[in-house]
Amino acid sequence: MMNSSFDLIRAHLKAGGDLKHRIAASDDLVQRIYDASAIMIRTLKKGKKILWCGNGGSAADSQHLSAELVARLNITRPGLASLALTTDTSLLTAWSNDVGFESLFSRQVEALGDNGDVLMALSTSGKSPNVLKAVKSAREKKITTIALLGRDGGVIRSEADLAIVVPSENTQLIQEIHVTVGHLLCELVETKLFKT
Ligand SMILES: O=C(CO)[C@@H](O)[C@H](O)[C@H](O)[C@H](O)COP(=O)(O)O
Ligand SMILES: [Zn+2]
Repeated sequence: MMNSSFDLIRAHLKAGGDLKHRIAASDDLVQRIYDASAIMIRTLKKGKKILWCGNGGSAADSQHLSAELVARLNITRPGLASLALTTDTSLLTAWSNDVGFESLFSRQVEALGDNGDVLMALSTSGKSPNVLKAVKSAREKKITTIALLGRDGGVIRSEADLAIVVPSENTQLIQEIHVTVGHLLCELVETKLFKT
């Protein structure tokens, strides 16, 4: 049976599959994913932590991926130090209400981040001002920044230490790949640190 909804379903699934194939075929992107995992492993081995931030769907992705590190993915093992800057509603509402949305994440980077930590910055457009400001604050505190981006990578691309830019213009597909990349990063970290 065929109708326009079925066409939409098939087109989205095919576009997601094609995008994954393109990324798998890109030596540059595969290398960047590997490099991001190596930075995270080095950071955690030193007793430092991973911070995550993003807006909307990327806020949810930040929480989801951070939780994989603190809890577990495939192996029962000690918790890893990771914190999503998207979860404290008292802080998020107070700061946005009293001061402004743009400094919401950077304030937390300043308060909670340490020299040697990593900030994972998620933005499909690469343009969200609060994510950009968090990346800039991180750099000032010598926190390494890994950005998961989309489209042309926006302004965040050149501000981050390592940018993984999903080659798509479709926000939902970019987010879906961010979760795929995030899962890969967590799996690489867990495997390298704990699999004997
Ligand atoms: O989940 C979605 C769209 O799929 C939205 O909530 C989306 O995340 C929001 O519009 C964000 O504000 C977009 O921010 P960004 O990815 O451009 O940084
Ligand atoms: Zn969404």
